[in-house]
Amino acid sequence: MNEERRVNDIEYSADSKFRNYNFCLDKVPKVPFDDPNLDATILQNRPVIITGSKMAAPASKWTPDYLQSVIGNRRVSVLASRDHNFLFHNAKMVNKDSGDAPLTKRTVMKFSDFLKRLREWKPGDDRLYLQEKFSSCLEASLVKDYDEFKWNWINHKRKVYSWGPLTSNLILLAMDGNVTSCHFDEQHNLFAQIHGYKRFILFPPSQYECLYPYPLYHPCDRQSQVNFENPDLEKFPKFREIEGGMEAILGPGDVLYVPNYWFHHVESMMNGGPTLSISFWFKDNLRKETVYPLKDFQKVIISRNVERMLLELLRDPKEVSSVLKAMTLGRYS
Ligand SMILES: O=C(O)CCC(=O)C(=O)O
Ligand SMILES: [Fe+2]
Repeated sequence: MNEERRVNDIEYSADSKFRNYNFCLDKVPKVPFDDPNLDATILQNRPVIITGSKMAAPASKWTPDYLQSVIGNRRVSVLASRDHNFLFHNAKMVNKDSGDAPLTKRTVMKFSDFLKRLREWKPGDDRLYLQEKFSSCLEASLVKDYDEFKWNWINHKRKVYSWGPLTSNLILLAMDGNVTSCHFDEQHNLFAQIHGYKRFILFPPSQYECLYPYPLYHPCDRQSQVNFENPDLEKFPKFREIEGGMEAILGPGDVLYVPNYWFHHVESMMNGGPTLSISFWFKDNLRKETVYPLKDFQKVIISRNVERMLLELLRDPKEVSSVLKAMTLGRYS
């Protein structure tokens, strides 16, 4: 197929598809933006695909060519991976790690160079994934589109849900077939799909034990250690018991609510051309009254706080396990 056409036209051919994994998934419900049931689902911290909101509609003109004409000379942040898996790796934490070489590297390049590499890409080359905060690609004409997003609707909703203000927007421009490894984020996300198709596989925070996130000090903190394509069940036996998984396939105009602390794995459809998405992150409102029994995500917050405290006090991650065992085994177990 003509690579140039593939990149520009963002077509969806008949053989387009997603990857196969070995677990059962329920469908995330699809709810129109003005449906009265929408708020109840979001207030229960359940994922939902919101249709028809036109929340980020002005970004639909942000095709690769359009972006090239507007931000072609801007330097943007691009992840490069040897294979289709993009495992987020915080370079600032690398010195504290025991030394695994990251498979995903962050680089900075001009947008026009990124696009050139996308168009000239051939099997065997590193795969690329542009991930840049909107604030750093501010360019007058993009800001005009950005200002025309449905901010009244967004702000009204975030007040209904008692979320804090928007903290950031990430622009995600992926090669088809790219996969973002399973992880959780600490904020609520309204994830707007602009071009192409993406599939989310989501698991609730109750599945923390089955997904074995890396330790908190590790550069891959918040990412699951389990490789969905080839899970190591000896090392991660509880992955066999995983349940509560949900699937959402997003097309242009869809917005997915990803609740804070929900695990998500994200795929850009294979052979579908590049995808463009924008995430809108909001902090939870910490002043909300605590209601018992605590929710699963609140227990994840507690365990992360205890883990952080132990790491700070012990100064050696190897000691965490024995201290926790001495504290609980035969006493709380
Ligand atoms: O779209 C992707 O590849 C990852 C998006 C994601 O993890 C997020 O917006 O939180
Ligand atoms: Fe995420």
